[in-house]
Amino acid sequence: MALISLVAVVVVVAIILFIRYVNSTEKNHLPAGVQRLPGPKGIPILGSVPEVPDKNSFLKFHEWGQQYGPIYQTNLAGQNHVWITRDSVAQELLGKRAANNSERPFIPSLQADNRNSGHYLPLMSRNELWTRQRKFAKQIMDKSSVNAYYNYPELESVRLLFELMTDPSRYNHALESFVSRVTCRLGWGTAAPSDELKQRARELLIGVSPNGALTNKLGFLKKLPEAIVPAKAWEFRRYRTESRFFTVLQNEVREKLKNKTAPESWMRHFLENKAATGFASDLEGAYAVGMHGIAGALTIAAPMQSFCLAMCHHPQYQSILQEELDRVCGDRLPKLSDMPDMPVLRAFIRETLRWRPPVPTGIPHESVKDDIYEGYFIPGGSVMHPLEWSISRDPDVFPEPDAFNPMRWLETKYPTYQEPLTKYPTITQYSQFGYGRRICAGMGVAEADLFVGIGSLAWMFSLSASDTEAEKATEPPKEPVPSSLPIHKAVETPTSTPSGIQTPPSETEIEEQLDEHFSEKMLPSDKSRLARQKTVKKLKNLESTGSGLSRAKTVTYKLRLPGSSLPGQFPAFFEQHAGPDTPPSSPKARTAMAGTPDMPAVDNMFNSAADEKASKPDPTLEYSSLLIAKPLPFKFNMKIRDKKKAEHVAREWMFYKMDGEFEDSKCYWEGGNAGNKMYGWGEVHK
Ligand code: HEM
Repeated sequence: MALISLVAVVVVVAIILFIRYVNSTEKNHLPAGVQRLPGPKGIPILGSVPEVPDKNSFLKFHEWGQQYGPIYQTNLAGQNHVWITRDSVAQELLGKRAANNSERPFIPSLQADNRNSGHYLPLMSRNELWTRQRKFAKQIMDKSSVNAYYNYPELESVRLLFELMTDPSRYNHALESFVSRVTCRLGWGTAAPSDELKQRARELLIGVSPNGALTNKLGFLKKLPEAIVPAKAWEFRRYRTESRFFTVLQNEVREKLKNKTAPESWMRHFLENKAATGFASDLEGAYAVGMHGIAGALTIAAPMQSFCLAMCHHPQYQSILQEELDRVCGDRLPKLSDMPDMPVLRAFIRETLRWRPPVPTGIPHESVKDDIYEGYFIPGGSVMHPLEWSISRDPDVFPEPDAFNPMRWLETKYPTYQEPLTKYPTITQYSQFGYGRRICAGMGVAEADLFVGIGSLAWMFSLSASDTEAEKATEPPKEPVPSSLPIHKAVETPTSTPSGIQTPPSETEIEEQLDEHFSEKMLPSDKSRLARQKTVKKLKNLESTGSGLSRAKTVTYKLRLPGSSLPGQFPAFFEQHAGPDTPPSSPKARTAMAGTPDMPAVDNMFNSAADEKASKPDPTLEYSSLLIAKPLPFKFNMKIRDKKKAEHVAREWMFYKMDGEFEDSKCYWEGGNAGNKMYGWGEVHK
């Protein structure tokens, strides 16, 4: 029986692919006087599918670009794909000829047709739904921008730094949470849905990526019953959970509005202006906001992670950035209003986006009618890809394109230099955010998050590649350690006191504790364990003895370290380790990665490890392989630059925490997240 079903499936697939192949060759009949776009020939029916790797497919498309030129085509299982590898060509076709090239291709895996379901603005056809949701997007973005994003990035940057100080091994979680929390606050006025939003975003990414859900590769599977196509059942549950999640969040804001406690948010804007949006239902509003939440949570963390990677592999620039941060910000964290004064930080951000584009294959458009470009024929219905990886590697615009070099935005000798430096470099209107009518609606949010997020990281820490010694130094202590640590702060007595009040230590004792934790020197590996034990002992003593500060004027807040972090790991402030090694692997990979005069410095750093790692691939290209490319977790050191900065962050964190600003992440499903349930299935990474 199973064999008969299998044979039937194979026959159906072959027929469908054959029909598509015949159609595609018919479509490619050329009008007189024009030629076919160059490109790989491929094989009958499947076209070039077998040649495209699952991992880092953008490298293959880039390679073809170098072979076939700035615009070429591929046949992928009967569908014509046009790849654009130069900005000028993308500007012409996706910008000037936007009327013909602003549709989106059909994504087979999704529960409802992405083009007209009204769920996902970035994936819709240019229909009435798109027009009204795009208008709504502009309203909420303009409003948040005018209000400096309600200072949410600055607020959450304190939590970001605090989490990095207390548990650096979870840097990926901290970076992603920073972005997701800001987005959640913007979306619904609360950071509580942050973990859940990240999970919903990951799932949607699987759903829409060509190499994610199987039904995207083999679209015909959608026509078969769920019982024999698990990917279809998966999508059904993904969609059901997502729509419930967005509706629950909408209802929460509605309730808060009734009680007059709703902070500013995109959802509040929707509920207060529902009639003016012209949306068909509350669900459309829930999705219009939810989609922006997902778009924010998905994308911005990737360049923050790439920034860390760049600092490990091109460390020579870090001091320039830190000089600017110290000069402009001093002992406080960077804020949005510093933007005009910080061209170097902006240059680092722009260079990070160029060096490692977050959406390397671009988000595809679809053409409507046949077109001719420079004598080449582009059949209507082609999927048009602005290949960001290649566009940002055009050697005429970016000399030595593979090198991470922020100076290309700051020195007049480079073609990319632009004045005034109070405005340029900027990431807005940059090719990484797409083209024409479909250009990214959230560039402002991305700019704000990256400015404050990356600025805060570099203000607080020096990042460097890990080495074997540093790795040894972070072995966790074997004995069990308590899961909470008292940190003390003298403040006015609040009307209601937080739980866990203890007798506070004196200011001198606080200084001593911080001295010990925030020492600028990295702890030598052989002493680190001893130091941790001493620290824990000392903190325990402080907890039990108290201090001479007046109780009437002070309250001690018991600080719970986030996640699994432990006081015994406090010295791990100075370095962090997770996942595969950072150092470039083979000499070839290192040369390819660098191609720059700065390389010798990096090369020397890694020489000792070169031989044993010769067989590993280039670690700066260790990416997750879905539509949005983000570096896989890697090991590197984070060293606190100055204890005053750390003290400042710890105090700020305390104030905000006491004010109830830093809500914990919330689970929205009865009985937790994991499991095969109707809603809230799938594990949420906290
Ligand atoms: C580094 C961060 C980001 C990058 C690299 C990025 C990139 C992109 C790209 C390449 C597109 C497609 C443009 C095109 O089709 O030509 C896009 C569309 C879009 N982005 Fe972003 N994005 C980022 C952040 C955000 C954020 C934070 C939001 C919302 C808060 C957002 C909302 C959108 C929306 C709604 C669209 C669809 C526009 C349309 O199809 O009409 N993006 N983005």
